[in-house]
Amino acid sequence: MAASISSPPRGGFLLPAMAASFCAGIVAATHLMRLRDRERLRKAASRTQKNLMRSSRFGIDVAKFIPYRFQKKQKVVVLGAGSFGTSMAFVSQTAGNETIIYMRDPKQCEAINRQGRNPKYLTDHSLRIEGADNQIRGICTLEDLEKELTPGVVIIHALPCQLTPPWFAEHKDIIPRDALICCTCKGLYLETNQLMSHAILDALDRVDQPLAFLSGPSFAEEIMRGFPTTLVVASDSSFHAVRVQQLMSNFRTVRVFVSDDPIGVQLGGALKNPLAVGAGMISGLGFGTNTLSAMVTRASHGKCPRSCVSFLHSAANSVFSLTRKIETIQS
Ligand SMILES: NC(=O)C1=CN([C@@H]2O[C@H](COP(=O)(O)OP(=O)(O)OC[C@H]3O[C@@H](n4cnc5c(N)ncnc54)[C@H](O)[C@@H]3O)[C@@H](O)[C@H]2O)C=CC1
Ligand SMILES: O=C(CO)COP(=O)(O)O
Repeated sequence: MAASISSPPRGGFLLPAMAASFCAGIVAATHLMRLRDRERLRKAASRTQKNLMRSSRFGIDVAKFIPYRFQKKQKVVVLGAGSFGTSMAFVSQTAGNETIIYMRDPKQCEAINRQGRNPKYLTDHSLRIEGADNQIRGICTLEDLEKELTPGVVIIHALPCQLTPPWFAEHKDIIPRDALICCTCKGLYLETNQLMSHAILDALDRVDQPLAFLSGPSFAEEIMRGFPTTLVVASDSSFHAVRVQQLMSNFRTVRVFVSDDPIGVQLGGALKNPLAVGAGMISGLGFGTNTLSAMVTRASHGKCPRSCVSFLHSAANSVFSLTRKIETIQS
């Protein structure tokens, strides 16, 4: 018995060798996938540029695009230092861009610049990027914002949805006409029942401002925690969509995919939220996969509004009856 314990198991070196080669295989495969993705992005970008060049033959002016063509380290200005603005600035900086984040509160700005931490949102997460030449820079005055909004800049807009058109109307004079505005809010502007894409153009009183829409599925907190995340960016112009894709894919945790359907992305990003709220309530009430699947299945049968409303209604009723029960027990 003792001999059988002390003697190495049969094929003792085989298992570690297999495990080592398995791990090496995974590392090599991951590395190859990264290379392949970089190559795909490069090809997509160069295809887009070629198409733009071709389009110039038909009298479309492409010269204005040339200065910003896919250089690394572009300037990205993030508007809003809430949860999502903070996470977008972090992603942009990890992707190697010069990243500036605009907020109104001077104390918040000072903390970001001095301590590399947002004191109000996602406070547990450091915004310092290891090994980066520069770090995220906070600014808090409109004068500084105007200085940073240089021609060709990319603006990642992360202000609340219903404030967005009024904000652009008020500040349109400092937004360069060729700035690419990449908007993270989706859905309708309730004042006019317009999609953001239309409401922003009306607010700026321009028809040709470059626009893109960035959507998840993504939560700011999970981006900061380094969970693998995919985003989608949609624009009427594939050039601008690919530009955001290149800027915001950090090849570590965040990968951005391109879509040519800005309306679909804006609507999809907003319409999924009743389901998301319903899913949260289902989980909060302690129900399981059956209940969640029931809601998702009914929604996929074209019953989205009705099933969402009735689910939310019954979930809310459950919450209220639960609250009543707790109150009764407590009294
Ligand atoms: N939190 C998330 O995981 C995600 C959020 N989004 C979108 O991002 C946008 C922002 O959402 P959150 O960051 O979660 O909201 P939030 O409430 O955390 O942040 C909004 C920020 O905007 C600031 N703000 C408001 N008015 C301002 C003004 N006039 N000038 C400067 N700053 C101003 C507020 O002070 C706040 O810091 C929303 O449109 C949301 O739909 C999109 C995807 C995910
Ligand atoms: O709506 C969201 C939170 O406000 C998140 O939406 P996306 O994940 O589609 O961007």
